[in-house]
Amino acid sequence: KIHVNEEVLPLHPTLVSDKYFSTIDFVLFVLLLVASMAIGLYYALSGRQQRTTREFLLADQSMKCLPLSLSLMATFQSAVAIVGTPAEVFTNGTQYWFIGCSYILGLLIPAHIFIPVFYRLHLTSAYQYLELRFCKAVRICGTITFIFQMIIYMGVGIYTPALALNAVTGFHLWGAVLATGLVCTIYTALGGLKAVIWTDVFQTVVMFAGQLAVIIVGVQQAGGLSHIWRKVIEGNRISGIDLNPDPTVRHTFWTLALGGVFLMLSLYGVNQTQVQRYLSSRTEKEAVMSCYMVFPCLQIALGLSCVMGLVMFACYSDNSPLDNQYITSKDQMVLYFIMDMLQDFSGLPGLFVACLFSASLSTISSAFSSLATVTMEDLIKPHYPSMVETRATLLSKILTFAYGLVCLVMAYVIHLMNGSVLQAALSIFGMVGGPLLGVFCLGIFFPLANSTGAVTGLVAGLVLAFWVGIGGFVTQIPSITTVRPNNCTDMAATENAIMATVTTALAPITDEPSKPVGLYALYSLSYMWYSALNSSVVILIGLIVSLITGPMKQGELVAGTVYPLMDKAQDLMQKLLRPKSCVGSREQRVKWTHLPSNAMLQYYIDIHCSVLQVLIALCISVFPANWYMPGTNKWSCPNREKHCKGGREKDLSTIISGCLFGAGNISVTYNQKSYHLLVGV
Ligand SMILES: CC(C)(CO)[C@@H](O)C(=O)NCCC(=O)O
Ligand code: NA
Repeated sequence: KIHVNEEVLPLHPTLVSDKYFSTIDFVLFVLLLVASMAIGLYYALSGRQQRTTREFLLADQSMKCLPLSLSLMATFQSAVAIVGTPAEVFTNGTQYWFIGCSYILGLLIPAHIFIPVFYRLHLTSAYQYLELRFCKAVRICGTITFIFQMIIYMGVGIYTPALALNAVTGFHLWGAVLATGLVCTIYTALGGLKAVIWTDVFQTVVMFAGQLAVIIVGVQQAGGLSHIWRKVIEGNRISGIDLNPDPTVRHTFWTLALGGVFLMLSLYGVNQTQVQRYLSSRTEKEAVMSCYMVFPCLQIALGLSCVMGLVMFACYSDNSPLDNQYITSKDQMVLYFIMDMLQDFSGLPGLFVACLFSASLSTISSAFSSLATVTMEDLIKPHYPSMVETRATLLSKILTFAYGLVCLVMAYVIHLMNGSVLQAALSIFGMVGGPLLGVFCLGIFFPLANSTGAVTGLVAGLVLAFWVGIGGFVTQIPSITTVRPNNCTDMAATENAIMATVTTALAPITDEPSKPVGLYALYSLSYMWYSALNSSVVILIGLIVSLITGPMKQGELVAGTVYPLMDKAQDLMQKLLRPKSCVGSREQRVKWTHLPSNAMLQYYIDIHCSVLQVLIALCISVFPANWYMPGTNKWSCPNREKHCKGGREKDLSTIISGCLFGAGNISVTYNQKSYHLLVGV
């Protein structure tokens, strides 16, 4: 049965609840809370009953790879992503999907650089590293920056699902906030990190199940896959790869796949919530494996959200509930879709709401746990070195409760500054997480960096972050408008409810025809570059100040705090340069030695680890062969259409592999046989 959209009545925030949100839906939501609570209680009472900080904050360092990986993914996959990603795809197409490319380097680098460094130093808090590498002041700065970031983020995390649910079904806003906040605080404070990780596992399953069920039923409701495909093609929602290098364009391949790497590093590399999970693993290897396994999990999560956006588009392309003012913000889109299209499937709205709150619970529980850890380890313990374990554990539990209350207060603060949540959350990651990433990279990769440099760099990075971030926010929204649904019949009854949830609606982001100049150019930088810009500025200023004030000497460094990047790079390049075999395109596998000793080819092989190599790899992969290899008569390409003309027609895999791994495809014809060579540099 297909719903005809013209017949859909405008949904009123306060009128819908009885009609659309059935008892079974409500029961499913309550079951989620009860099950999460039960897992928390189980870990509070089992084992050594959370009596040591090692057990409470680091799960006894006994965790295995699978629960860890699901928990790692769930931490930064909140209701923000569940409602924000489909809405983004609905309005702007699938370009955002390319953020999936950033997961490759964004997880490989943490797995092979950050995890080994942190794990071998036997840390509890990531910020201990900053004291070992620099000094106490840097550690305190880092801790405070992290606390600031997570407090804002958990406010967004807890408020988002409650607001969306309230706006669409009339479900009590503060009731939902209080219920999730309290349940989450209790199971985190009683069950410790083990409870947090195992509830994450359960909640991830609910999250995937909810999204999958909605997609399956949604596809059927929307009229089948082929109908959806036709609609999204007609509506131009399948975005091609946008290689526009302009850094002010919100979402392009570069902002997402490269800017996204820095975002991912700040989250999966140096953020305490994740570092704490790596450190709670039984072995270093298991931690590395869990990081690898996050990759498929994240891709599934991203894929499900994007597909949901496309299904939504097929249903509403001609009749957007946003344009009709049935809803007032993009973030209500998903729930409107659920309630409008799937209301006849009793239990499905409830399952999706459980999915939404699962996402949010798994995020804020991780935030509570990590905040309690850093407050204990970085701010309190250093002043009371002789504190007994039971006391420290009790204090950690109290801290968890306290942060639970802070979270509720933050929900109210976020309520006062209503905006588009996905961009808001990712901007906070970039603005606060970016400088933090910078200071860790400064320490790990640059032996010469000293403490003065680190503090100056961090402060400069934060100042720049807020300057650009707030500048961008203010200049992109010239007028704050208030949207009132004009087709409501009983305005008086619902006005307060509407005004409370709506208050302000962001002006839609339009494609500016004129290029911004001066400071405006800086303010209009895509928010996806915030992490990259801010971390680079911290590193740059940190290095300059270190050089001026006297760089660190080799002997002053604590062993294990620096990753010998240059040595490793040299090794890796040498390994890649030693060519093994190359792939013959016509059942022909040939060794390099069988190929003509051509000067050009020799040139590729002979040069060693230099910047030039990387540039060549980029050329090979991005530009057409006849640009950098004049006289292609000798080097004619068998598949001219695809590889040699126009450059941009090169397939995506070539470009990505070229840019990320410094490798490229060239096609060679020799003795009437053609060879595809994968050149690694
Ligand atoms: C952070 C990424 C990009 C990857 O983990 C994704 O999960 C996301 O878009 N998160 C938005 C923030 C949130 O869901 O809370
Ligand atoms: Na989550």
